[in-house]
Amino acid sequence: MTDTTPNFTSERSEAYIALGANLGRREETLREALRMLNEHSQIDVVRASDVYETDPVGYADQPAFLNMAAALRTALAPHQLLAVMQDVENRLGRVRDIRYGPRTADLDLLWMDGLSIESTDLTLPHPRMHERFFVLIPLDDVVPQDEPSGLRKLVDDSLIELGEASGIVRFGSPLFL
Ligand SMILES: Nc1ncnc2c1ncn2[C@@H]1O[C@H](COP(=O)(O)OP(=O)(O)OP(=O)(O)O)[C@@H](O)[C@H]1O
Ligand SMILES: Nc1nc2c(c(=O)[nH]1)N=C(CO)CN2
Repeated sequence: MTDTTPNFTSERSEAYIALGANLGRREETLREALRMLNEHSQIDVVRASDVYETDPVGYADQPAFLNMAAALRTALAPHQLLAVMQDVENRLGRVRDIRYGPRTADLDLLWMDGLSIESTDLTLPHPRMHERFFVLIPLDDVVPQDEPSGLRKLVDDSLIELGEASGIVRFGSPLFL
């Protein structure tokens, strides 16, 4: 498959993803998702955040989530990476029904080398990442101070903008690496 994104180069990229689970064996699901991604010949999971337990946002009548973030190195183009992530969600039993509702596994692509993409099935940077503690706090664990494409500044500025964190507690150590 060739990627038609105009600003994408085929060198290895650093991609940042968010993972969430609020049904079934939540920790096991997150660990399995990272394992499946890392098993792909063109994806390396290079850093994983702590795991956080978070109150549901958007649709309140559902169990608490476990959320985490990870940094990947990949030679895949953005749409290819998204397709792999959706395949992982499906293999872990994700059924798409209620928007913002319960899910076995939810993988969002947040950021890829600062690329800006707006297509029908992929928006980068992820349009809601800057307003979500359940994304920003795990992401803060895995974005280096010298991250070159602007993500460090986005995380820092968004966390300052949002103020005191609520609805999120540290649940455990990284599940991977
Ligand atoms: N950056 C992105 N990461 C993941 N999916 C994306 C992204 N941009 C657009 N999408 C599209 O969003 C669609 C819906 O995704 P999903 O069901 O995971 O949304 P959601 O988790 O309910 O809400 P949210 O996107 O706010 O987290 C997917 O089919 C995918 O094509
Ligand atoms: N706490 C929390 N709330 C959510 C989450 C999530 O991962 N964590 N995902 C959602 C759909 O993207 C909607 N609400």
